[in-house]
Amino acid sequence: FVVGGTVAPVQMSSSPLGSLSEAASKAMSPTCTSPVSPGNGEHRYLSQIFLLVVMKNVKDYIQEAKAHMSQTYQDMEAGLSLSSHYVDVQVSQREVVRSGKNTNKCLDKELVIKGDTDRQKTMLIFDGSNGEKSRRYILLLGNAGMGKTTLIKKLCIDWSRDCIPQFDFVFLLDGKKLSVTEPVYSLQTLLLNLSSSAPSCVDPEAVYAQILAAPKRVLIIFDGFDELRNYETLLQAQEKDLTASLQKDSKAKTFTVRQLYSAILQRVLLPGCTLLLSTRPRGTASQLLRRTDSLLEMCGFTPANVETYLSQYFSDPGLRESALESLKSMSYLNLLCWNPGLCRLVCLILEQSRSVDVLPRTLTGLCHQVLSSGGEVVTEDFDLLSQLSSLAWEGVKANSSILPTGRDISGKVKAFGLRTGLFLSHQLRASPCLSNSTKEEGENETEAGETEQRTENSERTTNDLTDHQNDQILLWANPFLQRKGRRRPQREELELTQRFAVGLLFHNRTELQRFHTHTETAFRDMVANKQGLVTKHLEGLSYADLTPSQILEACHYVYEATGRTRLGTHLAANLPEFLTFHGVQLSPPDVFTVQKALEQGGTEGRSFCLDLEDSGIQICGLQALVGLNNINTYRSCIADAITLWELLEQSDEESLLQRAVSKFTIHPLKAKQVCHIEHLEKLVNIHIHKRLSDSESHSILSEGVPAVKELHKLEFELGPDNGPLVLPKLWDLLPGLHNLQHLDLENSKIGDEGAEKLASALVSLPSLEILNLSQNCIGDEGVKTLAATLKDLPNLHCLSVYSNMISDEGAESLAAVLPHMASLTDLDVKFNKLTDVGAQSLGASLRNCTKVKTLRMWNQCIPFGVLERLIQQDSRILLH
Ligand SMILES: Nc1ncnc2c1ncn2[C@@H]1O[C@H](COP(=O)(O)OP(=O)(O)OP(=O)(O)O)[C@@H](O)[C@H]1O
Repeated sequence: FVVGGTVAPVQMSSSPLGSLSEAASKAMSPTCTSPVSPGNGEHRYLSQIFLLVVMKNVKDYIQEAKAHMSQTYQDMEAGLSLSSHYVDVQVSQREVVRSGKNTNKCLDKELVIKGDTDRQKTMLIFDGSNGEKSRRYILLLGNAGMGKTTLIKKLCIDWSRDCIPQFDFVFLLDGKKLSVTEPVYSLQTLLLNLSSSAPSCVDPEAVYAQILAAPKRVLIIFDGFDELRNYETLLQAQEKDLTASLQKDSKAKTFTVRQLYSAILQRVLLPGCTLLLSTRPRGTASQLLRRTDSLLEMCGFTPANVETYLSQYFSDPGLRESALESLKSMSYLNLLCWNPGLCRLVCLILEQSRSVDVLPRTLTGLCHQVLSSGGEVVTEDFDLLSQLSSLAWEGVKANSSILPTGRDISGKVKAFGLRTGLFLSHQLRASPCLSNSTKEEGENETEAGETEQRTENSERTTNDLTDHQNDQILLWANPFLQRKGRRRPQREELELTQRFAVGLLFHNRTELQRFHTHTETAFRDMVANKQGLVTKHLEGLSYADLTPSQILEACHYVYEATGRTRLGTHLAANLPEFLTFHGVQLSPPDVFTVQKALEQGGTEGRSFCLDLEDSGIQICGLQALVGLNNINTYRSCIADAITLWELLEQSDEESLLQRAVSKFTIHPLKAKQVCHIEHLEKLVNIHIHKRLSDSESHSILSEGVPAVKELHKLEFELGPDNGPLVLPKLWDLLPGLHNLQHLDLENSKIGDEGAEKLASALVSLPSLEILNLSQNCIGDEGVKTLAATLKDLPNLHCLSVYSNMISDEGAESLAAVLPHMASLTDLDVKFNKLTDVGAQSLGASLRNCTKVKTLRMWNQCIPFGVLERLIQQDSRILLH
């Protein structure tokens, strides 16, 4: 570093380090200080050199870490490299329902399902800002195979190529390390020795000091968070003493991996770092939600993504063409490709199938073909598969994910399991610092320092295997077969298993028989018997009592049992006429199976009313269902309906547009999110202007939008925090809802200003019958303006201004207007601020209102004696 007495600059890395001088000074703590104690000038000079050495060590480490990462994560999986096969996928922002107390333990119940139109707004994983509000706790959601791990690998590769410059360090922490229970770790050793992405480090002190000095420039990733054993306990607060000692000295090697993980997740350690957790959405993780400030979800492949994937997968142009052709002719397979993991399987099949006729039509068929074509289809493989199935079933029954070590499992079975990726192998590699590590009681799974090998498609032979047998543990690779302590298998897994079970039972029997050792007759009888049981079960279901997700499952079962017309006919005949999928996320393949069931219903003369709100259905799926002849009405996210109309208009599909507009319904409407009002505003504008945005007025819309005309009830349920954000929009759109009969604005913080705006909108709502303005901070001014318009509402029979701030002045104005409200039957002014004066005015006015049936008034300011007298005079006055 010293050239001719001057300090030569150290080559800067492409990404600027954070506060390096601070890091260096920490690294120069007494333990690290040079033993020489030279004079002042010399000391400064040496310090500078030392600083540069430290800087260089840190930078070298970062470069090594990047090189290591780009090496480790270059493949998505064996044979498919990120650089050549990765498809840029979208993630969408999700939101959490935060209405009142959230007691839901279940993640998916707290998550809002966005419409397709809103999902299309592009999201960046890291927002790039370093401000306080930047996203620091990110949860990445996605079901199995949706590409979470792949995206994380891509992020790592991007980082290694300096494309994510906001982070100097990226660490991947792995659930398997939790099995090390010895308290021998510090945050430093955890990050620098145990993280799966860490290379060996020459100067750990300096690197760690740098991490501590600029935690904002550190990204920590937990992939497959829900796979962590007992992950819920990781989120529970730790004991105070422990927290204090972790904060006091994070370098002390006295902590367990669990304690450190927990401290990182709870922001006790490295509170400024960015955390990225990937998980499947159906876990019980409300505690996670409370901490996260960004919820992202994998969107899966769009049709364009699928084409890109295929183009990359099939490098030969001829093969590519025919694969794309075949896929286009197989609707269900094509839709399954929405899931990248399944898209990969579909490509495997397309690669091997010579004709469209042999392509599978169901999920069971797809998986069956993938399994049986994991090489040449040889009878021996079926034998091995059959042995594996028995082992798996034993494991499920014994609640164990490890293959029994005592049992004599043949080398061939093991090799087959590894080759097909059904097994994971854990090699026990003794590592010096961990050689004494103990295992959790009853745990016999993994050990620190072990290397997990997913040897799918590997060249491993039976002989290799025997060589390693003694230091290997074999586990089931599939999460469903992995032991999860006392946790029950998640719904997604159960549903899939049941779907496969039905699919297999009705699968081509001769193909299945190859898995069995039974004689043909015995096998035929067994299958017939089980088919009978399933048929009986499905036919015995009372569809009216099923939840939307159960109905969807039934559609899948029937689709998997393809060709069984009896089941299909029964389902179509029994589906409820008002078919709701409200709150159930509908993937493209889900929509397809529902479409099939509805079409079948159509052939039997049945028609349906569909509720697709809060289902996240994609626009093309919406089009497919709305396009059916036997749909009477449909509900969906308003913005998605509009997007569909716009698409249909652009593609000149007049008759479909006509149907899509006329069958759309929004009554009754509960606005719970800001976007609901934004969407409604858009719809009302179309209604008023009789045209879709940016287009000429359209004959189909010459009478406006039927859904708006038929909206009779609107409940504004955004609460006092979000409500005021969109009240101005509401005031603007209300006059467009001419036929509104019931308007509920309870607890929306309307105030006097809002009441004035509402008053001018009310003039346009002559049909209004019920108006609920309870709990809205409306005072005398507000009620006075309202009163002036109330008499112009000829049909209003029920008015509630319960729990506002109306005092005597306001009560007087109400009293004055009361006799002019021709239809009013019920008025509620309870919990306001009127005194005996206001109460008496209202009571007096009531005598002139023969139609009124109840006047509810009570509050602490009205003397009870006065109220009692009023009640004696008029029994229509009630206290509650
Ligand atoms: N963006 C992508 N581009 C190309 N292929 C992808 C992409 N995402 C996923 N895949 C393919 O899908 C497979 C499954 O994806 P991945 O393992 O990332 O899913 P996951 O969401 O992590 O699933 P799990 O919850 O089961 O861990 C990958 O091995 C890869 O072949």
